Parts: sequence; structure tokens; C-alpha cells
Amino acid sequence: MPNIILSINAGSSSVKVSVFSYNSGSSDLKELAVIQVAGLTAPPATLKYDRGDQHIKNQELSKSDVSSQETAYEYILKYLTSDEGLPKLKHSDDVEFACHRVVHGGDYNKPVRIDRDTFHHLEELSDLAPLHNAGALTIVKAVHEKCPKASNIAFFDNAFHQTLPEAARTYAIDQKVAKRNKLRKYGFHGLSYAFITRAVASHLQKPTKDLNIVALHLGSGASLCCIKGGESIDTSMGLTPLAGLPGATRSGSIDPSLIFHFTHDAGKPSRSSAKGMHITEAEDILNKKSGWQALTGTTDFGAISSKAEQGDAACKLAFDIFVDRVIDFVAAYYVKLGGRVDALVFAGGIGEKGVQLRQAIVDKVSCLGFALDDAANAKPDGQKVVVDIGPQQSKHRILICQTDEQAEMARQCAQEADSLRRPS
Ligand SMILES: Nc1ncnc2c1ncn2[C@@H]1O[C@H](COP(=O)(O)OP(=O)(O)O)[C@@H](O)[C@H]1O
Ligand SMILES: CC(=O)OP(=O)(O)O
Ligand SMILES: [Mg+2]
Repeated sequence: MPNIILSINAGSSSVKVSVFSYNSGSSDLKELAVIQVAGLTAPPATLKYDRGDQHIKNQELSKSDVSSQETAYEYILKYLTSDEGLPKLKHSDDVEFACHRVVHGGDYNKPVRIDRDTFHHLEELSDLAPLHNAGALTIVKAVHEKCPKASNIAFFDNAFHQTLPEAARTYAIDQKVAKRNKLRKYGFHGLSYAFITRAVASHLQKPTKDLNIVALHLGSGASLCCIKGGESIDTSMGLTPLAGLPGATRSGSIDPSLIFHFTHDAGKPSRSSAKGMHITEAEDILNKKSGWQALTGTTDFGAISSKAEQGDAACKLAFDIFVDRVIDFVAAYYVKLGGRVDALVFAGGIGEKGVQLRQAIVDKVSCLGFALDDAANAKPDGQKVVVDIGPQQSKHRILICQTDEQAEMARQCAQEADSLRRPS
């Protein structure tokens, strides 16, 4: 009998759920549907739904139906269980596993079933991923209420980076304090990097253990990962997802002293703290009031790229800043791989769709032997998970990977189902 896995990716402003069926004891996993409620922070929320040849895009939802992550999940569950075209999920009890992407898992290095203790531990880590963990935990609670028979499993975005060498993960601060307070580089987007590693190894027909790539996950949050022999040896995010590249509302790395010149209230609790997130004004400004939003007034990097081309100065600056920061990391990771780079891999919403950005980045690193096929870059084959967009004869390959964090969770869940299942 096939079982149902719901793979849930709670973003700061959206909830994305993929529905999978699998057969116990086999790795036979099938994606049945993908549903997304977006725009939770800029109502009205919108619905996107794909099942077979049924596609709904940007359907506006009423504010009384959906206004938070919790109500978004309730809406999604009702929508899925009443879809006649999805007979395997008729009732909330049909859900065997609910997989949750939890961005900060601290020292957890593999998926865990969420019980009372793990839940509290993850709540404590919310301060370190202020845009993410709290939302995911709200949904864990909603699943617990609405699907009481399901096993809730947490999958951690930092787990892929447990292989970071000591020098890469250690900050140059007092090590007694660092160890006591667990202050180190964790790195994130790990579910995406795990997916990318497998998909690219398969595309290049190489064993994962021989794969050397520089992977770019460019979305609302953006990072790079230096992958050597299939393992993360460096990544651009740090203790929290704030470090490294700028993002939709995040500054990325800045001189830490800057914040004290930006505001005299840096250390005071921010007003968002009242909602159960204990963050300071400094964290609020750098995580939620910076990045593309602060530079251009929009978080839509597609719009920023088009306007930059049309000569909008603020958008051009934002675009150029992104290119500048990305190439710093590409160059550094190229050196860390000793120049033995199988491919530069673009992924995430911006990496997969940002034609101009890929062009600008590859232009700047062409001295390292990277080149684009302009036609393939402009119109990559959207049907394939991994596509080549470089000319055949170039020194290193350039790839686009349609990464899928939900599919990665479902794959790991189906594989480990026996040990993750709640004892009955
Ligand atoms: N044509 C495009 N060119 C560049 N960026 C795009 C394009 N279309 C969408 N994007 C950007 O992709 C980003 C969202 O990426 P995604 O990985 O889905 O984000 P999230 O981190 O929220 O999951 C947004 O900034 C969006 O503007
Ligand atoms: C870790 C992180 O930044 O995630 P996202 O890109 O989904 O915001
Ligand atoms: Mg994302």
C-alpha cells in the first residue's frame, strides 16, 4: 500500500508543500502534486498548484482564509484532501510523514523525529535563524493538530555542512566563549546542496565522491558552497543565514562595526521580539530591512535585472553588488578546489531564471576558464533537472540545476522511513 509524505518548506513569506507517495521498503518515490501559498507578508496571499496537467497560478486568496503560516497550512491541507484528482490523500490521516525544512538545527546532523524535547530545542535555535525556524515550528504545531497520526520529521539545512574543516568553520574569537555558546559557521541551504550534488554527479556520470563543484543557490536567501569529493568544504553563510551574499531583505556580510554607526539602538530588543523571536534591533535591520528591498524597493530580482538593463541606477547598483560578491566567493572556492572544478552550478529562483546575472558572473570569471553558450543560457531546456549552458569545448562546465528541497527531504525520508516512523 503506498504511503503519503508531505514535504513542507516554510519560508518567511510562503509555505510550499510537495505531496509524494512511496511504497514501504522500496525507494519508489512519486511526486503527486506541488502546492504553494505565497505573499503571506504582503496580502492577499496567492495560490499556486500543480498536479499532472492541472496548473493554477497566482490565484488570490481571501485574507480571512489565509493570513499566517498556520492558516496557510490549514488551507493547503483542506485543498489537497478535497482535490478529487488526488485520491491517495483524501483524509488528513492518510499523511504518514510530514517532513519539515528546519533551517537551523544547531548540532543535529541528521533528520530527527520531532517530539516535545526536540521541539523545545529547535525553538531555542529560532533566534539564530530569525526569518525561518519560527515559521517552520508553527507548521509543526499545525500538523500535530490537524494530522495527529503523522510522524513529524525535521530536516536540517545545516546538516550537509557537517564536513566543514575546522579552519573554515571556526571564527577567530575566544575559543572558550565560542565553544560554550556554540559560535561557529554552520552554513545553510544544505538540502538544496545535497540535491544538487546528487543531480550533478548523475548528470556528469561521476561517482559523488569524485565530484568537485562550486554551487550557487541564489534565491530570497543566497549562498555558495564549495563541494570537494561530494562534501561541503566551505560555504558563504555562517552562524546564521545572514553572512555572505546579500539577499531579498538581508545585508549579507558587512563590517560588524557598521551596525553601531547605523543605529544607537543596535543591542535593544526589536519590536519583532514580542512575537516570540528574541532578536535585537541590529538583527532586525540587517535581516529584514536590508538587501534588495532596501536598495531598490523590491525583493523581485527578476524586476531588478530588467530595470538595471533599462538604466535604473539603483537597480544597476544592486545587480552589480550581487555580481561583485558572488565572484569573490567563486574565485576563493576555485582556489580551494585547486582549479580542479567539474562545474559551476547555478540553482535557486535567481540562479535558475536569472539570464543576465549568469551572463555577468560568468563574464567576470572567464579568466578562470569559464564560458557560456549564449543561446543555451538565454533559453535553457526547462524540462531537465540539470542542463549544460557552456560550450562543449570549454575548460569547466556551467550547469543550471533545478534544485528541489522538498524532493530531497522526501527522498531521505523514504530511505530512512523505518527508523523515522513513530513507534505505534
Ligand atoms: N527571471 C528572473 N530573473 C532573475 N530572478 C528571478 C526571475 N524570476 C524570479 N526570480 C527571483 O527568484 C527569487 C526567488 O527564488 P526562490 O529560490 O524561489 O526563493 P526562496 O528562497 O523564497 O525559495 C526572487 O528574488 C525572484 O524575483
Ligand atoms: C537559509 C535561507 O536563507 O533560506 P531561504 O533562501 O529559503 O530564505
Ligand atoms: Mg529557498
